[in-house]
Amino acid sequence: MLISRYSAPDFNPYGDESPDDPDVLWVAPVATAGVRSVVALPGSKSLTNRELVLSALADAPSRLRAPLHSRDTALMIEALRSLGVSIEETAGSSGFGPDLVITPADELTGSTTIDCGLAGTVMRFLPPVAGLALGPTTFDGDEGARRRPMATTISSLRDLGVDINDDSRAALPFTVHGSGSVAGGAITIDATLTSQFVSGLLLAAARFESGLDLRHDGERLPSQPHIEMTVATLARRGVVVRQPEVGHWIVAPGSIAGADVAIEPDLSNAAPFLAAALVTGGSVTIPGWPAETTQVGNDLLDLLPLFGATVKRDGDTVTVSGGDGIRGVTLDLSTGGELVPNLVALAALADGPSEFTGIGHIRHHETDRLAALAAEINGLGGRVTELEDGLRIEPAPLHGGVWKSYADHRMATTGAIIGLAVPGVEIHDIATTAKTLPQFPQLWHAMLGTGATSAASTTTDTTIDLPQLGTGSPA
Ligand SMILES: O=C(O)C1=C[C@@H](OP(=O)(O)O)[C@@H](O)[C@H](O)C1
Ligand SMILES: C=C(OP(=O)(O)O)C(=O)O
Repeated sequence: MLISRYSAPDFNPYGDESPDDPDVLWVAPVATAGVRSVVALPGSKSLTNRELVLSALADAPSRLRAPLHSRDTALMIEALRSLGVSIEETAGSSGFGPDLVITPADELTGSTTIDCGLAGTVMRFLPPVAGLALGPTTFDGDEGARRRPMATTISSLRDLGVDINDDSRAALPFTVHGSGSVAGGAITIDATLTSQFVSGLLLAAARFESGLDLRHDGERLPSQPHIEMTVATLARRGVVVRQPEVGHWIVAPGSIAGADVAIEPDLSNAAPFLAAALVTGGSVTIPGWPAETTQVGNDLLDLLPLFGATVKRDGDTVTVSGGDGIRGVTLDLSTGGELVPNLVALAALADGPSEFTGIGHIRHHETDRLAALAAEINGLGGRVTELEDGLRIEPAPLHGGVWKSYADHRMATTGAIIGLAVPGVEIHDIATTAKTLPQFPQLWHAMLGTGATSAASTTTDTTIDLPQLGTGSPA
């Protein structure tokens, strides 16, 4: 088992204590008044990792401006370097780390092992790239990664002519025996479990000898905005993806252009901060919100008003304000599975029942998110019922307690949202937020005007001055 832990430079949310110590808990700060804050966010994980892959497969160098630097992107960079791609850091202006200059390899070389960590984008986007490399590439990752669905990635690449040895596991670890080229052609897959099966193939498809004619035949196609993001990033580099009908994509063989790309802020990572505006009856402003985007986080601007928020756009800033309490909401969230955990926090603090459906696939994210959300909220006194493809959340008074993160960055931030209104929520492994937002604890404290080391004192003897949330008082 490979272990790699990304640590954010110069910041330890635990003060002097080690974030690797499983017994160390992060005391979620309680909001004592409505937040009023401007929160600038680092780049999008999904855009950064797509642009890294496309830059590696391009026919000329690329520059990524304001990319995300987090565990998932560090793993992607490391993996591409080990396949022979040159990735150099150069001065950046985003305030969140260097820009990147990527020079593709003349020939991708295998004979390496790739650590996927727990990153879906690494484990589903890179096996097709390894098929184009010369030599064997072994893929492995965290313990949790070995449970994530990989069967379709493996079988689809076999159907496209790639030799893969998975010892019949249909999961990590496995070895792609790259021959330097992939035949490509027409295949049908079932992408019900994750849209990343589709995105991974599309990103490399132009480099296949016959291109790709890909059909999805399955019960559902989740996270379609992420597939649209894949198509849009390809288009920027001159690769046309024809879509004759829903669930059918055709890519002709050809080259992928180098590009100079500015990465948008991660709008899904805006969710906990915007949720804080609702929970505390305050307002949070995010600068740099793109006018047009394929990021599903943009849907927050339509979703949060359903919970009672007011949303204002002014140029490239978005301000979300909370009002008197939070409303329960019934939603099909199949397009935005990665938003679910943070929205469930709002539902748990709402004054009426909520039901979220269309999200059976999030049982296969970093953890079984439906089970984890139900277990942790119910552990604080909540009333959450698991449905086959979703969750029902009924109002209940919550109390403090330990909140497990399950190595899932969005579980950790969900606990922090609840902790704003519920004293005594102690989050296990807050450092897991480094998967996509290493600065989370720092930004959270800055938003609240609290210090990292004073977190504990904010949870005791504090007067809670919040709108009526239906959370009741601590037990
Ligand atoms: O392609 C991507 O960048 C992603 C696709 C989605 O995966 P699923 O289709 O598995 O939901 C999303 O939830 C994940 O956070 C990122
Ligand atoms: C599901 C997620 O990640 P991954 O890219 O690892 O699938 C997520 O970030 O919510």
